[in-house]
Amino acid sequence: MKPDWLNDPVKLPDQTCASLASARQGQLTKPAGSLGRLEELAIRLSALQGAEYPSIEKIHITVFAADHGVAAAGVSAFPQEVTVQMVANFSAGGAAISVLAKHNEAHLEVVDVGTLREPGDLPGVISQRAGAGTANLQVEDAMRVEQLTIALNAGRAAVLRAKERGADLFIGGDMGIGNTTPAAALGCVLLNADPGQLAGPGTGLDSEGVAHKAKVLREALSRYDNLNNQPLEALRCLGGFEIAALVGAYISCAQLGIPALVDGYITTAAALVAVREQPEIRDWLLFSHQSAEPGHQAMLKSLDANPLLSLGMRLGEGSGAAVAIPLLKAACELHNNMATFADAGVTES
Ligand SMILES: Cc1cc2ncn([C@H]3O[C@H](COP(=O)(O)O)[C@@H](O)[C@H]3O)c2cc1C
Ligand SMILES: O=C(O)c1cccnc1
Repeated sequence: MKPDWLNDPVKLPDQTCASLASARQGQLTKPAGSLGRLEELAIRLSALQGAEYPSIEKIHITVFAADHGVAAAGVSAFPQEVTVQMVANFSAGGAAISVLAKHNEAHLEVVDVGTLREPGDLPGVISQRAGAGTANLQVEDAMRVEQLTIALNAGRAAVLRAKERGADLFIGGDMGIGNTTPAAALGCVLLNADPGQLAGPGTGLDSEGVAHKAKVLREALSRYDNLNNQPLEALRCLGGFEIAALVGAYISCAQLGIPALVDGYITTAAALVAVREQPEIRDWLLFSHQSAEPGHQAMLKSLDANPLLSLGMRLGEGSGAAVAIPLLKAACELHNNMATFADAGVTES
């Protein structure tokens, strides 16, 4: 049932590089610890990249797009056709992530993992489709085993392309109207949480809409027992194709040795599934921002994640992660280019 590569070993962060980087931080011309989390970031990137001098130069962003049967249950403020329209917008360069990728000189690709799109090529869109949208998880399993496999493989393929391009950072994004509902469903199962805790407004539901979404989630969850310790089965029953692709991507990043910068609510749900499936991958995940979606906090807490930013963003697409790129770059630049006390002839404490 599982693709073979899922059981490949996860790469271990390089502790020698981490020690060298930590020692260097202690010698730079600043009071120890004064660059705060930027110091930790540089040391972590050193360990993950296996380099005393880490770099964030080649960034690979993949947005995974898919449709969701549960959109028929009225769980989004937007109509389902927006997914396909946004795929065209990514392609045309007009989406938030298109602008941020260009601004950060990152490579952006879009993978259609199963939208309702008519066949036909769009420039820059890769098709690796598991179907024309998932089934409606309110009333049946979201996907079949074969579809889960295709979607996980789509995530792996993206990371293999990133590796081939020599990427030093991977960012996964999501696009799929209705996808805060499967993300919440996975959170509820894996955190043993009530839908009332994890259902939120998504694209802009009012309080009545959020209550309806929680009801849809309760109905879905009532069909299953014991999914809590079966993360991939939970993903099959309650997930989405783009979420499954993100799970495959995060696990692959850890196996192939590329740090992954996680975005918001939907990507964190995927990270949660991935970490429950293979706990050792946690080291490879950096968390960029705290989404305005209220349930995000509970998922972050369970992953022991303390994201870098909190800007009230709630877009997805990888946009929050892209906004955090300059912080990672700053951490590396400072680490690599500041003078040491000895170099600059500055007296140490
Ligand atoms: C124009 C537009 C662009 C987006 N880009 C990302 N999302 C985000 O919003 C959707 C999830 O929210 P919900 O579950 O409420 O539908 C996903 O497509 C997600 O990627 C967008 C949503 C819209 C409307
Ligand atoms: O934080 C996110 O990823 C998010 C929140 C709401 C809607 N779409 C995405």
